[in-house]
Amino acid sequence: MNILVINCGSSSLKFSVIDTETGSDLARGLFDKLGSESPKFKMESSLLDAPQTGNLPPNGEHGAALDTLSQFLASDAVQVKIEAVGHRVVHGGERFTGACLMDDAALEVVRDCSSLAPLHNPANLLGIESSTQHFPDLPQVGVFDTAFHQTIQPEAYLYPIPMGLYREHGIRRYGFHGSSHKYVTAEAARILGKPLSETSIITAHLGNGCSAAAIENGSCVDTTMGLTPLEGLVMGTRSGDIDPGIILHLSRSLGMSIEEIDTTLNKKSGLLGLSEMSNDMRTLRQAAAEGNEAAKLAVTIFTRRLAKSLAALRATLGECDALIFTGGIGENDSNAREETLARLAHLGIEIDAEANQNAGRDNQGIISKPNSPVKAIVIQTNEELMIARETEQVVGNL
Ligand SMILES: Nc1ncnc2c1ncn2[C@@H]1O[C@H](COP(=O)(O)OP(=O)(O)O)[C@@H](O)[C@H]1O
Ligand SMILES: CC(=O)OP(=O)(O)O
Ligand SMILES: [Mg+2]
Repeated sequence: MNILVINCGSSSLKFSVIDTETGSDLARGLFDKLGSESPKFKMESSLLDAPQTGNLPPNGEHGAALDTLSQFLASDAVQVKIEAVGHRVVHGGERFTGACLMDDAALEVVRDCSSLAPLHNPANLLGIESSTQHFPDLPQVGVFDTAFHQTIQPEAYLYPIPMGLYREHGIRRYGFHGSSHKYVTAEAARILGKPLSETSIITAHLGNGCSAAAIENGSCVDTTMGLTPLEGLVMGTRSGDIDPGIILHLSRSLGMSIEEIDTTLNKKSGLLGLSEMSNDMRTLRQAAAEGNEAAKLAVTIFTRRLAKSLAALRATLGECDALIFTGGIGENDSNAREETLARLAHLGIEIDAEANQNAGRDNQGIISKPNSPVKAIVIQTNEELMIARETEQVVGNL
């Protein structure tokens, strides 16, 4: 089946056209800087020699991006019939344990969850609404970041705060990046040569947003993100774990508004806040190599906190077969992997320094020594393929 996968971010739209039979990408692209003076796009397909690039009209948003995308899909560049659209939806609350058709009731739930994922859900909704207008005859399916984490038990998802806040307001830990954690878990089982139901691992998804998860016998038992994608690891612009007292202090003593605190913790913190330079790991590595102390410290805090969280997740598992690195940083930054693993020898992971450096070539492979009791593996994530497969399943059951 040919599925169009759409991942709408607050100012971007990523898409792929995937043939689920072969798992291959027939086309893919990115619309960037949506809503700005000069939104840009780049679209490629297996039938084109070079990518198509260009600008949308000034202030063009997701609707304008979908105009351009639907023309592209109807052109000679893509000669397949799209049969369904799969959307990444970040927050699905407790309602969704799997993918589903985005009917009015499902859209209502996603709208209700918007305040819990303010960087993501409103954009996801825009994408679904525009896509429904552009492709009214195609099934629109939502695949939730939270769904894979719905196997997490109360002992892991409850916060130690008054129970009424969970009962009456659903305040609990949900977890995100589920499509990525799920995809690399299945790949890890394949690489380890074990049935999924006997595979226990820790997965570290390190992209712009970062989260790690503990997987026991193929099911997620714990993760670092919480009610919102702000909890847990240090990220590009998000703080991850901080003393909640800081929020009270910022409000009471520094007089910051809730909006200012939100922007500070979601958009001005993490690697960007610490380095006062960039949220991009590549830029920080370059600066650190040139002797920039703030960049060095930002990266050290990133890997030190990462190792601490991975060790904590290990405590939630009985057996552990492997630690998986994925996402832009996990796949490409061999130094981040080495610095993190240097702190985790006590978990039984012995890094193979050469294999770790070489994994950069194709971003895949085992990077621990052959006799290492617990393996470390780099796996390229493919959230789009996971979304396409789940969309196909939903459409097959209609
Ligand atoms: N070769 C590299 N070395 C270090 N970091 C890298 C490299 N390539 C990409 N990254 C980092 O990966 C992060 C983006 O991850 P990615 O998974 O692409 O993001 P997103 O969450 O937006 O999908 C950025 O911090 C980027 O600097
Ligand atoms: C949930 C989340 O953090 O997603 P992203 O990494 O795409 O920002
Ligand atoms: Mg990502």
